[in-house]
Amino acid sequence: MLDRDQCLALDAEDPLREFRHEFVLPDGVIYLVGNSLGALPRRTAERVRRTVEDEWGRQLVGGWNHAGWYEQPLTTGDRIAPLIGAGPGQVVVGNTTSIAVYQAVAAALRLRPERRVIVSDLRNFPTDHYIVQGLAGLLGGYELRDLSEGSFEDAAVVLLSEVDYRTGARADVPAVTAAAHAAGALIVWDVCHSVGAMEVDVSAADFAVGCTYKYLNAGPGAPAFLYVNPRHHAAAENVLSGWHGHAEPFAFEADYRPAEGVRRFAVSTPHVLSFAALEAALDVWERVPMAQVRAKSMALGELFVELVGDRLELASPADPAARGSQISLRHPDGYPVMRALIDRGVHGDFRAPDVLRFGFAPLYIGYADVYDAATTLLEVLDKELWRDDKYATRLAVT
Ligand SMILES: Cc1ncc(COP(=O)(O)O)c(C=O)c1O
Ligand SMILES: Nc1c(O)cccc1C(=O)C[C@H](N)C(=O)O
Repeated sequence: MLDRDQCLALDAEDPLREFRHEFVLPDGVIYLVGNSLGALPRRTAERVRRTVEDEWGRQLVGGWNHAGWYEQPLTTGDRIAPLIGAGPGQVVVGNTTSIAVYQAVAAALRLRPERRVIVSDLRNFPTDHYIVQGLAGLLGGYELRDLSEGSFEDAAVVLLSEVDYRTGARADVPAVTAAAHAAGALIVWDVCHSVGAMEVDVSAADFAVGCTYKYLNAGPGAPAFLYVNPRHHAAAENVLSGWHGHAEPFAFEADYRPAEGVRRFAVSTPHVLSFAALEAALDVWERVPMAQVRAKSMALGELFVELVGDRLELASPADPAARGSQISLRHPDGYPVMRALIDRGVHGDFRAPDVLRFGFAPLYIGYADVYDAATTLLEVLDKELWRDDKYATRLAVT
């Protein structure tokens, strides 16, 4: 087992160590929630200021043309594409992941009109499943089948996450994609918990969706992305047929006519100020070797698991290759345990009913941070520091 000095030595030789300076984090905080809301990149404030003051302030409405706002859903999509194994002209940015799920699943259903089964995963982040329930209710006549039933037979579409938000378990994307296709289904991957944490490749999938505010560090409310495989560009329909997906939005025609390519999946006015923060984050990602991110992420996770030992039940897979970039542990009083930990500067989060989540974002988390986090957790448990009434009250957002 490594001691703290050995962890500091690993930090000193870490090939990603310089990236820590790209982020602003409060002193005394070990931030292990980058799997929910990534940390603030150091250059984001200046980038957002530029968009507000120089673009909006000076160019006013001209910003749509001259500052590139109108094209941003596609130009930013091209910057995200390499992070998910996609090519140029295959990713559109905007809206939220929930909305992108709606668009992708609805488009897939229209591409498989003869089929009436939607396979989803009840363990998936609930919004994905809620969206499918709403869509199936609207359309009528669809069977929702849970992944646990183990069958893709007759499925029109399969909607899954690459990394499970609660346990961090990682799906075998190539194998599951091939199985869905062998059954004649289309597949939509949600890569919210894998993009920016590892090399992602959705190029064999039909659609993929993801958010940019977790490992990609684009900030609260940052726009989501939607990948559409080029083999579907001509036939796939965007049921949210807003004007920005129209072939000629500024012709102001009476009827909807879809644009060519992935642009047809744009919906409406892009959130320009949020795009500015996303662009600043992508400026960092363009310099990041993702293989090193994955290697460090697995090493950090392993270190944490070793340090915590068998003190708590591991909810994540034991094999580091079968996990994303988080470690989940179970404790029946997980909520007050996490509150006590946060009070001591170690920020993780809690997922009902009993899961403590710790996300390891390798660009700004080091080995000594992991050592300190695990040591603090053991102290909170050993001294039962969580048994304090002030940790019992539930906050609105856990
Ligand atoms: C796997 C997954 N999908 C979807 C979402 C929801 O995204 P949004 O609220 O941005 O639509 C989240 C997180 O909030 C998530 O973890
Ligand atoms: N999107 C969030 C939000 O709007 C509020 C609070 C948390 C979030 C999150 O992203 C949580 C995250 N998807 C999770 O895995 O739990």
